[in-house]
Formats: sequence, structure tokens, C-alpha cells
Amino acid sequence: MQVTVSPAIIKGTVTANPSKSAMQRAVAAALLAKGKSIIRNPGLSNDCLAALEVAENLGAKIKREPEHFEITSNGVQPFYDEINCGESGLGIRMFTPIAALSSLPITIDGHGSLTTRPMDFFEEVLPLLQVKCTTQGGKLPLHIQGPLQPAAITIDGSLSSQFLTGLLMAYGAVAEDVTITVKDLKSKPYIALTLQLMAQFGVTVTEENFEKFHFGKKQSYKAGEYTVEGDWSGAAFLLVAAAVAGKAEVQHLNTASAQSDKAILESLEKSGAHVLQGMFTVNIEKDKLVAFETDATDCPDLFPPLVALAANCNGTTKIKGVSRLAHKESDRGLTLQEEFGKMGIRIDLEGDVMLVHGGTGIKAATVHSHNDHRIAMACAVAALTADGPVVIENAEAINKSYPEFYDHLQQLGGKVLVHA
Ligand SMILES: O=C(O)C1=C[C@@H](OP(=O)(O)O)[C@@H](O)[C@H](O)C1
Ligand SMILES: C=C(OP(=O)(O)O)C(=O)O
Repeated sequence: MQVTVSPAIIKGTVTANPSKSAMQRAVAAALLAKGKSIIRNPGLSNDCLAALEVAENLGAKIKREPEHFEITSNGVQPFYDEINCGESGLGIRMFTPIAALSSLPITIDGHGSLTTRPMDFFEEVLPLLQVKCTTQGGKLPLHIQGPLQPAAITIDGSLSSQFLTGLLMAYGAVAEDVTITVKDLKSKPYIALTLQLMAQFGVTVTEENFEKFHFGKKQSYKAGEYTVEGDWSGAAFLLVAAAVAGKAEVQHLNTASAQSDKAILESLEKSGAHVLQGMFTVNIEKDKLVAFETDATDCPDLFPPLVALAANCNGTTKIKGVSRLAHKESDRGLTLQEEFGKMGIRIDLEGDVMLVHGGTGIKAATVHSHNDHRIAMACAVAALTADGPVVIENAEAINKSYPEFYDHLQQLGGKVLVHA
């Protein structure tokens, strides 16, 4: 699918889409609980749909009502010996240890970008927990056989926090007096989100400096009601759109959220945009924008919207944390450099630092998403202040996290033409 986004002034109000990070965790917790859980404001992005299908294959019954989903479970009791996590990195890294709670041999697969993302962690760590595990040279598909037996282990958290999220969620159902130690953990706020979600479903973990995670007495997940928060990762694109091209109010954003990408607000403020935070809304308005410095090591998904912002800021913006981008849906440092380069914006990659030379004018161009939702959205936002229309190829990539994105951009005054 091709989408053309033309320059436009942004003005209006929009409600943030549901967070896929929160939704996928809630689906996993509801699967691990015994009884009926209600998930309100459920997400319908491809990653969320994949999580629902995985939960069903692992034994949950799901009733989809218009306003909420009911997930009834009796713990992990697989119906099939195969699960497919679609393109979700979190999905596969979270559901693999959870599936390993069962003694059934299970094949775990995915498609698209997920087939190139590293999974060798499981081959190293799961055998320490008495789970057999093979991969195809560190990639999909995985073949596992549990049951997982929690043990005191030390793991490396530098590649991705998602493996730890999976272990924490699985340990929560069975662990007793055991500690996971993590070295060099990255994306820490995502672990805070995992612990917060687990606590909401009745499982508490004692955390020390994001290095030690201790499970005391045996606990069990409690079925309950959960409302999925608005998504700061997706909303970051709308907030940047307003900061560079007008003004907007984004609703259903918890400004006290544990989501890491709430950090977009700091960069917006540093760039000179006007930001007004309510409890569940953010108002944002354009002003003279200047280059800024930030460290996105722990919020790597902010790179694409930060680049769209920086392209509109006079001067050279410095963003730290590029090394976190190599194993996302695309190698995002390189992809941003290539696609923004087509729009006339120079990006230099110097080790772990990205330099965006902004304020030089964004040019009309044809760009490609590389099947990466956040690249498609960043290009769409950049198009708002370009000197002509920007054509985005493979624009349907947004469905992974934010199927409503082009509609929301239009709702705010964006000129978006979707070619079938
Ligand atoms: O736990 C999560 O929901 C996520 C964690 C982050 O991954 P890493 O921990 O690999 O940085 C983030 O990039 C991803 O989009 C979602
Ligand atoms: C990297 C992402 O997700 P995941 O790792 O869950 O596929 C993302 O949403 O940008």
C-alpha cells in the first residue's frame, strides 16, 4: 500500500490508541490467571491480535465484545503444539517462557521482520531452567519443551529487556524464594511496566536497582479487570506533528504512566515546543524549534519521532542510544538515515550517537517503510512540513502497532491519500 502525505497545518483533538506494550502484557497475565479477566480499551494492532491468538492456543478462551474483551483461563494448558507470534518481538520473548510452563513440546514461530531478530538468548538461558530449547542458528523457529523450573540465574539484559519481561511473567506463576540477577539492563522502564502489570494481577516482585528481582512466597496471578492505557509510543508521532506543524490536544494519555516513551515530552520541551500536561491529556503547540540533546537508550522506540522533530529544529540534534536500534523491525539507525536522506535531511551515525542536521528544509520524496511501522509514521510526520507531497511505500507497516495512525493524522488536519 502507498500513502501520500502532503504538507498541512495540524489542528484538533484526538484520542491516543491503546498501548500494545500494556495490552500484550495484560493478555499474558490473563492467560496465567485462573478465572475471567476483563480487558477494557483493548488494542487491535497486529501485535495485540497475535498475542490474543497465542493466548488462545495456550488455553485461554476469549470473547471479543465491542468495548472490552473477556479472557477466561485455567492457566497455561496448550491446545496446540505450535504458536505464532506474528511480528511481535515482545510477543515471542514474553510468551516463550510462559509456554515453557507446560510440559508439551511446542514450536514457536513468527513472520516478517521477526524471522531476522535474535533469539539465541533462549538457547542459552532456558536449559538452565530445565527447558529444552533449539533455534535455527539463533533465529526462528524455536522448539521448546518444559516444564520451566525457576532457578537463581544471572542474565545479560543489554540486548533487550523483553527476555527479562518473559522470565518475570513466567516466574510469577511458579517461583518460590528465588532471584533473577540482570547485568547491564537496557530499556528499564519497560521492566517497570512489567512489574506494575504483574502487581495489578496480584503478583509482586522485589526489585533492587533493576539488577535483582526477588520472588518470595509462591504466588498466583489473579483474574481481574484491566484498562489498557493510551500509547505514548504512538502518540509521540502526533505530539511531534503538532510541535512542527500547528497545535493539538491528545487525550487518554496518562502523564503519570510507567511507559518509557512518555519521555518524548522532555525532548519536545527542550526543542522549544509549548507543552501543557493535564492528568490524562497533553496540549502541544508549535514555536521556534531549536536542536536539542537527549539519550534514548532506554526509550529506543522514540528515535523515529525524535528524528522527525529534529529535522524541523534549527541546528544539529544529538541523540544517544543508536546501538539499541540494530535489532528492531529494521536496523532503524540506518533506515532513518536512508529515508530521511531522501527527504534532504542529513543524519550522521557516530558510534552510539545520531546527529540530525535539522532546519535545512524537508524535500518532497518517495520513501519506503522497510516494513517498519515507526519509519512509516516518522516519514508521514516529516511530510507535514516538506516542500511538497511525500509518498510512503509499504505504508501498511503501521498496522503492527497503530492501525488508526493515518486516520488520526487526518483527524488533526493531515492530508493523507491512501492508494489501494
Ligand atoms: O517490552 C516492551 O513492550 C518493549 C520493549 C522495548 O524493546 P527492548 O527491550 O528490546 O528495547 C521496545 O523497543 C519494544 O517496542 C517494546
Ligand atoms: C520494536 C518494537 O516492537 P517489538 O520489539 O515488540 O516487535 C516496536 O514496537 O517498535
